[in-house]
Amino acid sequence: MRKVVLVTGANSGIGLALCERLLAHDGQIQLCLACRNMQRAEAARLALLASHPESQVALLQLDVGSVRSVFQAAKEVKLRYNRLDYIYLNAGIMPNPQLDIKAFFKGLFSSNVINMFATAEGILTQKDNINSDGMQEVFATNLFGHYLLVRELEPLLCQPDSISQVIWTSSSNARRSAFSLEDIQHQQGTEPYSSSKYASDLVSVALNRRHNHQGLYSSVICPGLVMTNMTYGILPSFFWSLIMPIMWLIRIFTNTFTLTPYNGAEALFWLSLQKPESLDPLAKYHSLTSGLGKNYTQPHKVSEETQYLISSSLTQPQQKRNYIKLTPGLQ
Ligand SMILES: NC(=O)C1=CN([C@@H]2O[C@H](COP(=O)(O)OP(=O)(O)OC[C@H]3O[C@@H](n4cnc5c(N)ncnc54)[C@H](OP(=O)(O)O)[C@@H]3O)[C@@H](O)[C@H]2O)C=CC1
Ligand SMILES: CC(C)CCC[C@@H](C)[C@H]1CC[C@H]2C3=CC[C@H]4[C@H](C)C(=O)CC[C@]4(C)[C@H]3CC[C@]12C
Repeated sequence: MRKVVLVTGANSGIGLALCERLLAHDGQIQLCLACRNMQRAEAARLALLASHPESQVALLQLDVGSVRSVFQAAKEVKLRYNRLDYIYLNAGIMPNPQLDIKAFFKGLFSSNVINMFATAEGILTQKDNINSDGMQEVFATNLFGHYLLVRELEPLLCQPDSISQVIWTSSSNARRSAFSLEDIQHQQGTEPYSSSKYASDLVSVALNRRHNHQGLYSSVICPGLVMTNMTYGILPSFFWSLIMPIMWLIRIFTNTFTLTPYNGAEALFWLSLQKPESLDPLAKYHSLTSGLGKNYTQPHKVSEETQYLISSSLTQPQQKRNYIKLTPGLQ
């Protein structure tokens, strides 16, 4: 049977590289590129068909940052397919990133330098926007739209006698300290990206608790530092090209500088080959690239503090209400 795979944010960067890798491995899959811009989506489809002319690549209009668009797209998916084997929740944004140069140089000469390069802890903030649904844009795009999509597609993902995988592109920038259950949209802070990725890690665990018995398994990955439109928004592309030799050097020490979208997609691709029952629901799977350019995937257990938060809070009714109290239109 042809597996059905849906990828959000599939028209560029890590999402597009993942599609390329999935088709190279199995040309029989039914691939659905879920993108907000249909011109960019069509360009991606043509590029994929150029290297895999026999493959089945469909397009789906989806703006994950819009509640209406998510409902419409989910309706369309339910009309087109009667099963969904993999759903990659990969679309993501980091608007108006600000690099704290002073903190960066301070970190460079501290014992925390490797961690700083791997996670950007303490050196990166963003300025968020309000979207047309009246929600914080980063939360709505990186987390909430994807969560709604999974909820809407439950009938396809939880088919009797079949297994499905939900795979989130999270980040090692996800940090407990950036996230608050009292402010899940991160209206108050300056690290909405970190907060949204941490929230996706939590939601993934919650999805496993709720749906494993129905054959739905959720995992999170970190692609490492990858040169894409997102990172070109932090520093211009010519600057990244200029410092590329330094980046290769740093890769010897961290392995998290995967740098190319192909390498960054490693953990996403690797997960598609695993038996989901054998995966650790409390792990984040990292794409890593060694100094010699070898790709591999490594699980990192979530922190004890996170495990505590999951077991003490996520299942309590008060927190459940917080998820519903998002926006007046959704109550
Ligand atoms: N690059 C990196 O170093 C890292 C990236 N990540 C994560 O990887 C994922 C992919 O990002 P990456 O490939 O780097 O960057 P890109 O900017 O290349 O890709 C992001 C993709 O998401 C899409 N997207 C953004 N907003 C929406 C929306 N509202 N609805 C639908 N699609 C949308 C973009 O579409 P469009 O072309 O229309 O903008 C694009 O296809 C993100 O979740 C990011 O957080 C995680 C860790 C590190
Ligand atoms: C000499 C150079 C290496 C200087 C570059 C400094 C910074 C611009 C970058 C250093 C660490 C980078 C990041 C780390 C983690 C990424 C994370 C996993 C993610 O999800 C998005 C991108 C990162 C935050 C990335 C961004 C650039 C750095 C801060």
